[in-house]
Amino acid sequence: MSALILDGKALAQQTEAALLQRVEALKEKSGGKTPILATILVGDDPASATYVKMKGNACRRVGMDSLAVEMPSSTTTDELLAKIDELNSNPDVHGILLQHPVPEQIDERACFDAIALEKDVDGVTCLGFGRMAMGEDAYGCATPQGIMRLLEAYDIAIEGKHAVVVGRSPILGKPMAMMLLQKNATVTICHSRTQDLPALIKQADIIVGAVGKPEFIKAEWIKDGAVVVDAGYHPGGVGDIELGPLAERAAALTPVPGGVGPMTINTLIMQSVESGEKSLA
Ligand SMILES: Nc1nc2c(c(=O)[nH]1)N[C@@H](CN(C=O)c1ccc(C(=O)N[C@@H](CCC(=O)O)C(=O)O)cc1)CN2
Repeated sequence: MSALILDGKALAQQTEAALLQRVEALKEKSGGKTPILATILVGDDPASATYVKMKGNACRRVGMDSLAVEMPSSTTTDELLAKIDELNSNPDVHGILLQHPVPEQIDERACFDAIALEKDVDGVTCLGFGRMAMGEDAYGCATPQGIMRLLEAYDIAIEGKHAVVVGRSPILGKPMAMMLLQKNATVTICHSRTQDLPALIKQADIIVGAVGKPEFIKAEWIKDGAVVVDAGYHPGGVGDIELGPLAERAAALTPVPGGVGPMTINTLIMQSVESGEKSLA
């Protein structure tokens, strides 16, 4: 068996073509106005700078504008909260992205939660998470929402399946588990204190690697015919899962690169367009 490749890069490119048309239509309706995503980068982490740049580029590809806010490594929580407040009050800004991680002196949770719900297009607030988990309207957290969109585009069955999520971070593992639960999967969340991880992973019909450690999840722990989703990206182009041997054994898998990563950015942009549509149309 050869695994179906869940091609996030291709899906993101297709979606961008449709988003470009939506932004054009919006401009016509609103007298030339375009959705604007404000991106906030605090500090000088090179990987974060690259991701923020990729997000700005994706905005331009769909005809949107971005407002790049850069703040020094010495920024305090109060300074960042003041900036978020300013962007919340700016009617020209439709979405706010605070790039994670922020420098350690900053209370990241307080800053995420300061983002107005209607501008939380990255889906990082507790309020948005709670609403999503209850099945209410909210923008989904970008990476897990991107994964759900990818699974849906490839008609991957979720209902009744046993999904094992390895990782419980606020912007990946936890919302991923809730989204799968919303689609009626039976969900197991594993983490650093989980006992006998290989045995739990062996039970997975759908396995999501969201642990942040290169190839931490071994191919031999995964059963034949599983759907394998790798949300990791590490230097050398590897993810959280040892994907190589699974190309012949999995039912489907997300490649690294070109799987989950492009869907993260695409989801942020799609939700920014939606937010623009809500306030400009
Ligand atoms: N506020 C947020 N911070 C962070 C998020 C997030 O969703 N919101 N996610 C990650 C990093 N990230 C986006 O910010 C991200 C990581 C990787 C990719 C990606 O497309 N990777 C490519 C390969 C890299 C490349 O081509 O250079 C791939 O997988 O194909 C996109 C977004 C942490 N912070």
